[in-house]
Amino acid sequence: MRYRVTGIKPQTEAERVDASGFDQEPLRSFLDALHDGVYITDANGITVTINKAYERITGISRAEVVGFHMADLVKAGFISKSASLEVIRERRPITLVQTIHGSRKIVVTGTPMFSADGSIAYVVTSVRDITELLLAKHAQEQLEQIQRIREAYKVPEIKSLSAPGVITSQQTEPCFALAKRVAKSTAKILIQGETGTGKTLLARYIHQQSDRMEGPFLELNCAAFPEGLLEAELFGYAPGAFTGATPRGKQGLLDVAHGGTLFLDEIGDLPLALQVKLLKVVEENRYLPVGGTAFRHTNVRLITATHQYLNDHVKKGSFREDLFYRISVVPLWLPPLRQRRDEVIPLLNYYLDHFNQLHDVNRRWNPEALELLSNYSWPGNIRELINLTERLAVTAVGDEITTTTLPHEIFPALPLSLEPVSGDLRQQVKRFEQQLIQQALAKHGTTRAAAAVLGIDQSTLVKKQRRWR
Ligand SMILES: Nc1ncnc2c1ncn2[C@@H]1O[C@H](COP(=O)(O)OP(=O)(O)OP(=O)(O)O)[C@@H](O)[C@H]1O
Repeated sequence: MRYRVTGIKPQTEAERVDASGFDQEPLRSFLDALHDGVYITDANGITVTINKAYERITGISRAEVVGFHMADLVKAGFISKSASLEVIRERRPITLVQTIHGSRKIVVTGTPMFSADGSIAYVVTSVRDITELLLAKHAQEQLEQIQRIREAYKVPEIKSLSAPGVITSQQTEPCFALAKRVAKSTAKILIQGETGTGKTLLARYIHQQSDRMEGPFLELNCAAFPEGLLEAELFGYAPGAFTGATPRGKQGLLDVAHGGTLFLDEIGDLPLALQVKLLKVVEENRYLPVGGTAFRHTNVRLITATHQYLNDHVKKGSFREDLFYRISVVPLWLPPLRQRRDEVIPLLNYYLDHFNQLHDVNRRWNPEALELLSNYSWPGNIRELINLTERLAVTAVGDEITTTTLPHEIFPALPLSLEPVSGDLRQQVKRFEQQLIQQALAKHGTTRAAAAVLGIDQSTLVKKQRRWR
């Protein structure tokens, strides 16, 4: 006998069969017909029987367990923990996830069967193998993640810098001029600037000015993904590199961007382990895909960007000094919008035209509103300006965007006073109503919220808005 039975005299399989009746027909056939595994012990935790599905799922045979105590089977390493013993201890159904043979995962639910006197007669445990299910789920999650990243790459092709929409000023012209001069070289460029200052736009401009303009321009935000996923996206992976990997492996962006430009945004967030791999790319134009054994060559122009002070990261040791110097051969700096005052009004006009077309409206800036906006600090830079312009274009009442339309959270000092109105009573009432609605919209953002505050139906408010156009 291979196991010592804990405090209970071991019984032979024949003895247990006689005592329980579980192995007599037709019960035996019923149990064997089940797809899920079944494991039955008596009240002491001694195995009474198992069915064929249990043998199939676990690879454990009847002869190895029937007549033996669960505690000894756990000790011998057949299973990681015993649901039956817990059921006996707790006198209630118990569900566990067990590991068998170190890798297969099974869900085990043990249920007590009580005798007429309330004592436990047997514990019946059902067993379901979830290994395949977990693998399928893992593979599905990986695929979904990769799909999401691919979607994120689908950035619209940029307008050329010669298009009237790209606004520059004395503060940014030198930066664009330098970018143009170095675009045709292979020198590595690091673009620095606050978020929303136009770093991505500048990187695209460099790509368009370079000999690679016919090749792809791909962008990856290093702050947006966990390390493992970032590595897989950047360097790709070899077939079967990890559970759930596609059988043919996957190309990394360093491959996909072949002949073009790879723009790595938020490079300061690149984990140290990946910095080492990137250094090899920068120095030797080669890299090892995840799980790969052979180096791959790459032909991409690397442009990096950050809104952080990388020098500080180098001092703290969170960014490699050698990589920093390699990627910042030509550093470019985009000043924040508050230091580019000359650009604010042209940007406001350009984007208002754009949203007028997009939303089929005909708004125009009132000079006072324009004045306030051009003196605003724009902490979110051009992106904030674009968002606010769109908001005002869609929420304004009437064609003119006035100071009363400007959001209170941005301009809290603005009095919510009403403008003086003139004309006959009907005209004055109409204009007064218009101003009240305009204020409510500016303050509450949506027609639904503004209508609720004014105590009118949303449809009534929208109808009034239409009449003013
Ligand atoms: N000079 C410009 N003229 C007109 N639009 C601009 C200009 N610069 C940037 N934009 C627009 O402003 C928005 C933000 O620019 P962009 O995405 O390039 O900023 P960013 O610095 O890369 O931001 P982040 O750091 O958040 O990635 C974009 O819609 C871009 O087209």
